[in-house]
Amino acid sequence: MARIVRVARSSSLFGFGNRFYSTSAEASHASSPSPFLHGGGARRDVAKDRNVQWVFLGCPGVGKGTYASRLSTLLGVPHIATGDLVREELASSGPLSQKLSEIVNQGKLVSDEIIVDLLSKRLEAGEAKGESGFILDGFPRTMRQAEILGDVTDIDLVVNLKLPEEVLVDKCLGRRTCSQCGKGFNIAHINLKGENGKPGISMDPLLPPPHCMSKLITRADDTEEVVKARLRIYNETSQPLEEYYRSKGKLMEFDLPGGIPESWPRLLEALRLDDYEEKQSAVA
Ligand SMILES: Nc1ncnc2c1ncn2[C@@H]1O[C@H](COP(=O)(O)OP(=O)(O)O)[C@@H](O)[C@H]1O
Repeated sequence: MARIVRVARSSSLFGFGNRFYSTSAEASHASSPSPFLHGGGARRDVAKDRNVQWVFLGCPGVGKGTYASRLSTLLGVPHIATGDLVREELASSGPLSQKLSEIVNQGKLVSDEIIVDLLSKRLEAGEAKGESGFILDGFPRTMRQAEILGDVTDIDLVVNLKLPEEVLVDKCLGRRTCSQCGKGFNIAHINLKGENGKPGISMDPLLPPPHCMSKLITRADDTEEVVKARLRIYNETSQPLEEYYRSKGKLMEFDLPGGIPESWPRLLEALRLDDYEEKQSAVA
C-alpha cells in the first residue's frame, strides 16, 4: 500500500546520552495548524500532505495499542509503544533487563531517563530507515516526559481513549499474545450494564485463529494485583497529562462505545478519517 502521509518535515527526536535533540522543532511549531475545538475537545482534520505526530493516552487495558496500531497501518506512520520497547529490552537479557523486570513486574514506571533513552534509540533507528511521523502509545506518561517531548517536537494531536474503570481490569486480565506471530487477542467477555444515566458497554472477545491458540502467552504484569497498581499509578501520575494537553487545545477525548466493530468506525469519524479508509480500501 502506498504511503499516504508525505514527509513534510523530519519528525525525529535524536537521542544523545540522556538528552533529546531535534533538527526540526522550531520548523514544526511554525508549520502546525492547531486542531480546532469541537464539543470541548480537539478534533482533527488530517491533512493528507503532512506528517502525523500523535500521542495516545489512556489507562492500561483501554486499547491504546489496538487503535494506535490500526491507525499506524492506515496512515503509514510507525506505531511506537514504549511498553513494547521495555519488553524488548527485558527479553534481550541486556544489562538493564534485571532492573527493568523488577520495576515492570510491580506495575511501577520505569525512570524517565531510561524510557527517554529507549525511545530516542527507537526513533533514531526509524530515522535511519526513512521513517517519518509517529503514533506514540504509552509515552508520555509523566509530566517530565511530556515536557521533554514538547521541548523537541510538536505534537499535533493527543487522543485520550476512555472506558469505564470497571472493565479495565477484566480487559487486562483477558489479554493474550501469540508468541509466534506477535498478534494481540483478548479472551474477556465484557458486559457492563448501564446505570445512573451512563450507557452500558459490551465487548465480544477477540479470539485468536486456531493456529495461534496453543501459542498464547500472558504478560507477566497482567495479574490482578499488578494491573490494579498500574491503574492507581496511571491515575496519580499520568492523568495530569490530560489537563496539560487539554489546556494546549490538543486533547481529543474518545469514549469507546464498545469493542472494535463499534469503536473503530467511530474513532475514524472523530478523526475525520472515515472517508479516507474507504478510499484506501478502494485503491488497495
Ligand atoms: N512512558 C513510560 N514511562 C515509564 N514507564 C513506562 C513507560 N511506558 C512503558 N513503561 C513501563 O512498561 C510497562 C508496560 O507498559 P505498557 O505496555 O504501555 O502497559 P499498559 O498496559 O500499562 O499501558 C509499564 O507498566 C511501565 O513499567
